[in-house]
Amino acid sequence: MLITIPDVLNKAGLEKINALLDQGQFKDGKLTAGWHAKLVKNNTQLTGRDSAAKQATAQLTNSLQRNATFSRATLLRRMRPLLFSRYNPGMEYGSHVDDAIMGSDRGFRTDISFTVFLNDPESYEGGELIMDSPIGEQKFKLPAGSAIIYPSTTLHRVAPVTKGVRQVAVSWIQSLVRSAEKREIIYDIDQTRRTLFERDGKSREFDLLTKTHANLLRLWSEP
Ligand SMILES: O=C(O)CCC(=O)C(=O)O
Ligand SMILES: [Fe+2]
Repeated sequence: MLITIPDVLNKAGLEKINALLDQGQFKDGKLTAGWHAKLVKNNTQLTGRDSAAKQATAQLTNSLQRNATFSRATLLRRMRPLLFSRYNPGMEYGSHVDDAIMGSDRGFRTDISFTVFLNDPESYEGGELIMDSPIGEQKFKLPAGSAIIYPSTTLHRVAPVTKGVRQVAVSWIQSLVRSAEKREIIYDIDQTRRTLFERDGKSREFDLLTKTHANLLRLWSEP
């Protein structure tokens, strides 16, 4: 399931994060890529070691975790530290799949990848996040403050930036539910029971769907 989430950050939140990033020391993005992704990764990044990045990470992580759509769609168990990337003209990230396992102890399974767009799409050319799919490529260039979450199983790339600067935050999630298909079923039931609740209050139908939602989570979630 691929979902876009508007307004993860409001204008004030965006301004604060971008001001913090302006103080950061962006380094070559190849430092955090796997051996095959390194071959096609050409961007700059701020990692958690940078103090500006630490503050930006705390703020954006908080905004993501408070976002209802983000939490319902990801069924977040844990998240890798955010990486802030800046693509200057000529930079791109060619086709790759994200590493399945991350962390120095190799204890983190990536189920979901996401990008939070941090600057105005009108301010740069190119830089679309492009997903490979059986029906062709899907391109995303979202407004500043919006996020896209997608299964980490997907081949994807970032088109070359030809003008201006593309600034984003990216990270990975280990979900309570490993399978994207199962997460989608749980998400759909959750959305449906909430719509029912808004329409009719706590009806018998709402109760049964809530029971099914809870029981599927019990069946499919992993520690
Ligand atoms: O910049 C993006 O939107 C995605 C970056 C990416 O694919 C990655 O860091 O693995
Ligand atoms: Fe990626």
